[in-house]
Amino acid sequence: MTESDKTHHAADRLIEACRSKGAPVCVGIDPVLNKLPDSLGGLEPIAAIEKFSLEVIEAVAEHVPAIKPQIACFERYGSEGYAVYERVATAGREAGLFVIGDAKRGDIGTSSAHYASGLLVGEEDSAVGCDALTVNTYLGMDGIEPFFKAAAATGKGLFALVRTSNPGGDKLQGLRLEDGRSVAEAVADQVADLGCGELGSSGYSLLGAVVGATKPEDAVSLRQRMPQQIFLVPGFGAQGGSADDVRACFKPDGTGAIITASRSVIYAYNPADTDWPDAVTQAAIDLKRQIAEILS
Ligand SMILES: O=C(O)c1cc(=O)[nH]c(=O)n1[C@@H]1O[C@H](COP(=O)(O)O)[C@@H](O)[C@H]1O
Repeated sequence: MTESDKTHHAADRLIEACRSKGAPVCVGIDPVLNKLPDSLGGLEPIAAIEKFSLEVIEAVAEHVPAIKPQIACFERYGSEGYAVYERVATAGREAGLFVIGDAKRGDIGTSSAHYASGLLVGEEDSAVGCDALTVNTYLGMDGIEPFFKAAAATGKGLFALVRTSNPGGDKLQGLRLEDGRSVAEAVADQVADLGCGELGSSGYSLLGAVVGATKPEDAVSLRQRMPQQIFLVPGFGAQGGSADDVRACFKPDGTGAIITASRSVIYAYNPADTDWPDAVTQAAIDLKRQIAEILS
């Protein structure tokens, strides 16, 4: 992590990156062995996962502002997998990308502090290589505060789960409270409260919110409740979310959200193709075009 990263607010860095690349989009790095191109077939599984992830970064770096490595896809291979996750995240930052570590951690406060040290800050500031981390709010805000303090001290960002893209989230996050709010709206209010102390010059907080592209009916109310949160919007493409569905996640000036897609971009090739990175590049450009169109 450079000195300038520490002093430069994460939300401002993300907004600048989106502006300079021409659209607020993110490519999720979710490498899965049986979906990799045939040309990587001769390698050991974890070596294939690393090569694939690094080639995806190379294929998209010129076109998109951000990537989101999904830690589960690496951690399932144990310590070697974790080391690959670190190298992939670092390669993303070295390619000039804003790297969102997708780890969805959250625990009682004391344990969250350990997660924050390891995944967000890095022991001895060795840095795990990410600019922001996804965190799980559903243990309550005291589970998020240690991440928030660590992020504020190191110029990093967070995206807190508010309204997730999966169907099962409806039965919990959609429940109505006595005061008429949904559970997701109550969580949104708490995220907005916690985040309001750490704003960048863009007016956005280092604490952003995850709002699924598959829940367009909730986006209007959540956008109003969290005016200072950048929304990280998964569920686009493979899970059915469309460009129209994510429109309400943005503010009228076109800021306030970043749309992320994994499978629809990184597996956009025919496995037999040796020039598969070209198809990944093309899919990233297409994602960018779709989002730029709704914002124009
Ligand atoms: O935090 C996330 O990124 C996330 C939150 C959520 O509500 N839904 C969701 O799909 N995700 C992640 O976003 C990625 C979606 O992948 P695709 O469906 O292939 O685009 C996966 O890595 C998920 O773990």
